[in-house]
Amino acid sequence: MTFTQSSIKKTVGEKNQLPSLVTEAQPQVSEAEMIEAVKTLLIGLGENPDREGLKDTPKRVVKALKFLTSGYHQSLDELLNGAVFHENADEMVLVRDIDLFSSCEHHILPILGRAHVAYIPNGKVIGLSKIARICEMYARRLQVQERLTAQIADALQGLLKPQGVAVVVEASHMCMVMRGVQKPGSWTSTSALRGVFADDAKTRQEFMNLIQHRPRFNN
Ligand SMILES: Nc1nc2c(ncn2[C@@H]2O[C@H](COP(=O)(O)OP(=O)(O)OP(=O)(O)O)[C@@H](O)[C@H]2O)c(=O)[nH]1
Ligand SMILES: [Zn+2]
Repeated sequence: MTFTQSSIKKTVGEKNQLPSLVTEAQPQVSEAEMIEAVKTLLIGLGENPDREGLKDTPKRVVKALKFLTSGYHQSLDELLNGAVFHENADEMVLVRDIDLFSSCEHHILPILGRAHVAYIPNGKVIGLSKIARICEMYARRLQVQERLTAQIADALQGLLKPQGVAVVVEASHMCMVMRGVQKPGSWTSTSALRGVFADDAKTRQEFMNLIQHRPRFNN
């Protein structure tokens, strides 16, 4: 299978030169047409979309899908809200166990997992919650786990120009659990290492040790 990006374009107005991908077709389809398409799907599945329980389902499905892909309409500038601060810190900052809910682009089924994100500052730090928000922005798109992982790393690298960034995503793909090969226990780990995390084995190892360490608290 090849992954083609020929039908995608950059979101107008996205700053930071980080591409946000949307389909060409998106603005040309009305909500009514989307609702009608879900109705067609239900009929194709042998259902009666006019029965009481399903009457509002197409509308709900469109609303849910729009929420689950709302990351297409966010920009880094907007979500950062200026929360990048000058600071002389130069030790590793790690935010781990960030819950992720994404959707696989092959089946539009959930990818459930978590991200661990670390960086070593180089004169600038970012509001901690913004790291989780960046993860969410890229998760709320149709994704493959590898690209999601790389986008998080590249966003931080672009914003902070740190000494390095490391991102690990661990996730279970419902398309491998509920259908297809049906392997409920399986999960996939992907990493994206930039700067010193890619170049220096000791720094990388410190990060790997920290994400494996069980914290003494659990909130
Ligand atoms: N690399 C990668 N593959 C993914 C991801 N999400 C889903 N896939 C895989 O994409 C592939 C699509 O393969 P196809 O053979 O075209 O689709 P399929 O017939 O539904 O495949 P099966 O899942 O094996 O039944 C599958 O192997 C999925 O497991 C992801 O995030 N990264
Ligand atoms: Zn899938």
